[in-house]
Amino acid sequence: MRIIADENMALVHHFFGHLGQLECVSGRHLHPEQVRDADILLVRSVTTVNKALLDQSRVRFVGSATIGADHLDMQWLNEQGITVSTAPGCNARSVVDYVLTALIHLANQYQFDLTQRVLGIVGLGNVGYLLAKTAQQMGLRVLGCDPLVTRTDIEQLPLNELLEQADIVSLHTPLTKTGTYPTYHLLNAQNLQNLKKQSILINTGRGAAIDNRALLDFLTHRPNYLQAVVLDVWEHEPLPNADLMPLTTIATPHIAGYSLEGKWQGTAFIYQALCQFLQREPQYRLADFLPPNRQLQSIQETGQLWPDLHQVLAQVYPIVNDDTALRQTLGLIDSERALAFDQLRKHYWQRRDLTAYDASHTLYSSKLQTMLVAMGLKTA
Ligand SMILES: NC(=O)C1=CN([C@@H]2O[C@H](COP(=O)(O)OP(=O)(O)OC[C@H]3O[C@@H](n4cnc5c(N)ncnc54)[C@H](O)[C@@H]3O)[C@@H](O)[C@H]2O)C=CC1
Ligand SMILES: O=C(O)C(=O)[C@H](O)COP(=O)(O)O
Repeated sequence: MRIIADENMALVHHFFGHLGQLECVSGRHLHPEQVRDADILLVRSVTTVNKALLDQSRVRFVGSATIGADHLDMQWLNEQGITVSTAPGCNARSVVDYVLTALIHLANQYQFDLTQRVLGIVGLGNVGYLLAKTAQQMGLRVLGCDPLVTRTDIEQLPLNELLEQADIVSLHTPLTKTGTYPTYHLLNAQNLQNLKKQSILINTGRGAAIDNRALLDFLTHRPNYLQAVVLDVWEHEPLPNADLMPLTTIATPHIAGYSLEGKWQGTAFIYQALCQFLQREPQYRLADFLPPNRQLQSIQETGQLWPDLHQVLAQVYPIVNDDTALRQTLGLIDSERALAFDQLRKHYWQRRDLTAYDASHTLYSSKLQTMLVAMGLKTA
């Protein structure tokens, strides 16, 4: 059995090596000839899997170690009887850590009390709902918008009302171009105007959920209207708009879900699905590979919650380093800049989920401890 896998899939040899002849390839540049003699295809979000790629191949199982599925032509794959598995929720915790770390970074930078801000979440699925529950536990008021689900413990509003009322708008929808509620350019030239003055806009869903050109125009013509813009995902990756990036406050190369746990869970998820498809007993579980939890270190507390929390989180995820690395690519010509975007992703550092940290032996003030527990940290 021949298995073709994206070379950037974490632990791919560990999990899949025993199941067949495994070949790792560049997912971004995968050609139909490379998959012609393959039985199994394992991808990440950068490979478009459709008729053009698989028409001549004998692939009968496609696994994508991602939450998002907009790169998979599900209708065509289903029509061909090809089994598809994605990894729902695999890196939800990582994305939530990213959003909260970004917000705490901004609360420290602009000296505001995050708990006094209203968080508006668009898309209340695995990521959005986990973010909502965590933020509520931290003391924020949360509004949600999701025409497809009802969450009784979250106040839900139509999109335009949410944009008008929320101090922070965070997008967590899949990218869809069809259906009753398509998300392509969900935020656009018309409704960007509805965002509240001095609000914060965050996108960790898919780049094209925001019309990037419209956002660029909006930020150019109303330079101080928003307090901050945080973009992890971009239209036309791997080549983000070079004029838009300097107008953002935090810019990262689609790595919100790139914690070690997030990536490894994605692989483990499709390994389980493939074993089931092949009617083979799985030989490995994620727990066989996960490194031990880490211990958080004490800090010199100032007594001010947000600077102190920011100091603690700097041990877990210094988000500003990811931002700096991406901005450094801005001087490059387009072809090199696109390569650099992918290189930053390929060689991403070993970030751990906040839940992999233990503070049971660390003396933090109870205010700080309460926030960290709400964010999933282990304590005694
Ligand atoms: N930046 C990153 O590294 C990552 C990005 N993602 C992206 O985040 C997206 C969301 O992830 P999950 O929450 O796990 O997906 P999910 O499928 O669990 O939830 C998505 C939610 O969005 C809702 N939705 C769909 N259309 C909508 C619309 N027009 N308006 C408002 N809500 C709408 C759905 O009803 C659903 O509840 C993924 O599809 C993926 O594209 C996911 C993981 C990592
Ligand atoms: O899970 C998703 O959906 C994501 O956006 C992934 O974190 C993206 O990672 P790659 O598949 O592009 O490596």
